[in-house]
Amino acid sequence: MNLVLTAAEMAATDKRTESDYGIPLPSLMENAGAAVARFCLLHYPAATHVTVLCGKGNNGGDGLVAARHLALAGRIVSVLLLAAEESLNGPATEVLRQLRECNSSHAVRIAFTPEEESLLEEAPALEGADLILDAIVGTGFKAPLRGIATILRDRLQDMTTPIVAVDLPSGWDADSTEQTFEGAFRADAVVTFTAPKLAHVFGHLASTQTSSFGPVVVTEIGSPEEAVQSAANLTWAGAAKSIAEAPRDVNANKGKYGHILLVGGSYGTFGAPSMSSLAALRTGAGLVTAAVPKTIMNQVGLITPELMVRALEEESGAASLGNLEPKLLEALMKGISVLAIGPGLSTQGEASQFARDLIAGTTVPTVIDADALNAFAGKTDLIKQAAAGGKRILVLTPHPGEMARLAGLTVKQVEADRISLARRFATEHHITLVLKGWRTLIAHPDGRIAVNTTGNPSMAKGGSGDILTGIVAAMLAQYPNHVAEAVEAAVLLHGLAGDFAARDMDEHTVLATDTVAHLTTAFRYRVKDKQAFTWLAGLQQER
Ligand SMILES: NC(=O)C1=CN([C@@H]2O[C@H](COP(=O)(O)OP(=O)(O)OC[C@H]3O[C@@H](n4cnc5c(N)ncnc54)[C@H](O)[C@@H]3O)[C@@H](O)[C@H]2O)[C@@H](O)CC1
Ligand SMILES: [K+]
Repeated sequence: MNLVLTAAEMAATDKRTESDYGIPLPSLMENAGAAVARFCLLHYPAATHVTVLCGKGNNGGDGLVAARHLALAGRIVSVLLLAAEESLNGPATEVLRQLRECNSSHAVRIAFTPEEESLLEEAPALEGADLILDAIVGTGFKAPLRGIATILRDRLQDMTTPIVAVDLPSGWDADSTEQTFEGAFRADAVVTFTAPKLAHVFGHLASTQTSSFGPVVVTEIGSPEEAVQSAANLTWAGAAKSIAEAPRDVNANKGKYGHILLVGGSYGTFGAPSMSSLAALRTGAGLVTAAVPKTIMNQVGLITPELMVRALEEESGAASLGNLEPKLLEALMKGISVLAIGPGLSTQGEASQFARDLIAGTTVPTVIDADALNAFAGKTDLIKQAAAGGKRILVLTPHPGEMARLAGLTVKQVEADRISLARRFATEHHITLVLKGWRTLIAHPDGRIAVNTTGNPSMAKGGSGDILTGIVAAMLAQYPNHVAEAVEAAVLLHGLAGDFAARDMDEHTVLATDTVAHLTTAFRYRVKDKQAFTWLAGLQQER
């Protein structure tokens, strides 16, 4: 299960873990601190001097446990407690005692720095650190950041020492769906526990290292899966990738992996259907046919010889209603298992009517994108009709502008509450909605909703959406009985491929087709790595 929790739900989960399963808080704290230390040893093996910044709550307690494990592993550890000793809460006091015990045989220095003066005296602990742990405040944070923590935050802002945040970068509101957190600590990686909070999936790390790929890892600390509950039932798209990790049948033939008909293109717009088709082929579809207006057929065919092309009758440079004449329609749809429609289709001439009627006149699973979405602007009752109460699989992939047109809203209204809007639209129309943007949402017809955590600004370019359409269609073609996982995996893979492209190239230079070229790496990347850390962001930062 991949639930995303609020801070209150996390606290309830911890309580349930204690009351229903007999696992007490100190044991969770021990596991949390140990997990943070393991992460540091694994990913920062050369960091000999580690400075741990602790608050007086349980987040600070996690930091003190991590400090003990790091010291036991031979690191030279400095602990700065941003509070007077007597103000520490119960669990933190107990783990401080344990830390002191190990201090006799290992290199641990503990300093109390409740005010600016004492903090300044500890400047060497900050300046000499190879790695800093931020355990000042976690889910107990109430904005804005106050007191001595703000001085420390400003100091660290100007330094380049890597920072690992314990649970949350101090100053992040766990329940926020905002992208950035004004006034929070910088962090290069986050280690959180049991389940990500909303801030982990929607927030963006502020790092002095390369910005986009700072990982958030989720570690198990002993709460049974049944103890983790959430009213909103929001998940993150990571688990879905497992379907794409399974090997293909040894005795498979191309028929097993579907035949996609990609309908789109218009005079002057041959790139969009070409890119969708290429992405569909690269994602593993058995066969792909692009059906495009006659005049651009030869250009589309050039994208790759594996692609089959079919001419559509046209009017004003775009597909015409003539294509729906029964014999032509029958020939067009023969053997097709997935329809993908929209990229480059245009809204010229009869194109919109053609898209609506083609979707209404067929029954195969269909991906609706771009101008085929625009064809339903203000006419979403026709989408609902086509979905036939969910008997027909329809996947819509709008960006916020297309979503706004579809739903008769402004882009601002769409952005205001994406989760509720996506969920409502999907359930009301019995369709799967992929609402693109920063942290693309995948809303399923049964009310479940997932957030994708891969992707980066290099993908904010023409062609990205066309490629996603091809990937979604190909996953549907290969996994027709696992629609929800197929769509979530498609979105995740698309973002991952973009993340790898940006890592190998540069956010400026990546083209949409470079994302296709990085699909291999995306397929091979294991979301659950060998060290039992589950990565939420696509990539670990390369150092
Ligand atoms: N509840 C549980 O069972 C577990 C909790 N764990 C840890 O406990 C944390 C939550 O612990 P708590 O509820 O004690 O809360 P925190 O430790 O997150 O926060 C409380 C501390 O932060 C300070 N603080 C709050 N708002 C502040 C602000 N605006 N500016 C400066 N300082 C501020 C408070 O004075 C207090 O010292 C989690 O983030 C996690 O790290 C883990 O130990 C695992 C188990
Ligand atoms: K923290």
